[in-house]
Amino acid sequence: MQKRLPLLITTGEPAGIGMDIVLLLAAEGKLHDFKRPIWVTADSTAMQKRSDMLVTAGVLESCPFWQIVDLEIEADEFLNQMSQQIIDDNDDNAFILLNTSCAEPVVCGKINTRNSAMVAKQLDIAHQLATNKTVAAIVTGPLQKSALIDADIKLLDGTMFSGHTEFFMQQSGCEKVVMMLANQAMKVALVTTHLALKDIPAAITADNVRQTVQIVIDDMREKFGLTQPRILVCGLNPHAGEGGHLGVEEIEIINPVLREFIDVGVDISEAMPADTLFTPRHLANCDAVIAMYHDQGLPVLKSHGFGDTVNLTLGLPYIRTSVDHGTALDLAGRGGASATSLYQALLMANEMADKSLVNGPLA
Ligand SMILES: NC(=O)c1ccc[n+]([C@@H]2O[C@H](COP(=O)([O-])OP(=O)(O)OC[C@H]3O[C@@H](n4cnc5c(N)ncnc54)[C@H](O)[C@@H]3O)[C@@H](O)[C@H]2O)c1
Ligand SMILES: N[C@H](C(=O)O)[C@H](O)COP(=O)(O)O
Repeated sequence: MQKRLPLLITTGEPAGIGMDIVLLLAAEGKLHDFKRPIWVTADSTAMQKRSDMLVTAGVLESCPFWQIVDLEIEADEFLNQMSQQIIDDNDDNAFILLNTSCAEPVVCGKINTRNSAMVAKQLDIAHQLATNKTVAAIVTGPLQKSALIDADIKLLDGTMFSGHTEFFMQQSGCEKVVMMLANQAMKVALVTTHLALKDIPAAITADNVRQTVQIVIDDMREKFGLTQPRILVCGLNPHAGEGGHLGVEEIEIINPVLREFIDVGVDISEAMPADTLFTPRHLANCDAVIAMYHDQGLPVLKSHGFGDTVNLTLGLPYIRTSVDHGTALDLAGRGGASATSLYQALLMANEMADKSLVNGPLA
């Protein structure tokens, strides 16, 4: 018997499918495939209502079971109790719901910005529990970025809320983290994340490219056990700049940085044309692709496995994985939402947490 820290799932936007996919896995008994306690942040009333709706819709045969903990009232007692508890592999099949109350009743598919503070609170709780090692990893469900922005919820530095990646980066005091999405076909990391297309060229700086490459190398070693990862890098411009005729970022910024790594023996390419980089011949011989921006890399990756892909944040001081999809407001409470990406995200978080067992008994 061993102490195994919980995996924490944040359900995110309550009007979306975050709660549905947790309930689907719970009903199938899959939340306990990981032999760890599963903690879930959600509004308990909304969770009960969603479960009832899915039963009525014939999606679930019966309501799964969960135990509610109200963190505002019971936090100290609960956390103290949990830290003492030895979790048996045969622990019962329920999950623990950390109640994060919504300001107003949740309506499936209808964003209510008065409930956005509750979404942000889930992330705060997750960050705190991961930082003080009360949970082994954070697995995030989808949130609606526009809802938090419309509710005037900002990142720590006062800028617009742009995603989990940026939120956890700033809360952890990291200067830079890297968004990577991974499935059976490929792993794609991004130099820039949630930026308007017009702002991307200015963000392709030598420092940004260098930090991205270094974080990818470090985390491919630490998190995926690849001691000499093979990395291919996309250029920014069509045909990687066509020798400078279609843009000079490759010549002036990207390639000089990549050559620094090549010169010290890292298995990394210079900037390659993105259109032909993502072909089977190249992908067969690489462990990760670095793309310059969101829609350069992610559409290719998602076309090879939307629903089975995991989004993870490299460079954080704790493990954070996520689903590959958004809030799917059209499916909330009705059925049709797939929980496969959440399952894959839990699996990856669990494997990473298991690997960190070598660093100490509490993982
Ligand atoms: N991890 C996250 O928090 C995350 C990830 C991506 C997008 N988003 C946010 O989600 C919101 C909506 O984004 P969008 O409409 O571009 O993408 P979306 O993923 O919500 O929906 C795109 C399409 O895929 C379908 N779909 C999504 N998830 C599904 C699932 N699990 N099973 C079956 N079908 C599914 C939807 O019904 C829709 O037709 C945006 O605010 C976006 O920023 C959040
Ligand atoms: N780019 C992400 C994706 O396509 O899955 C998504 O926007 C979520 O990003 P965060 O994990 O930063 O919220």
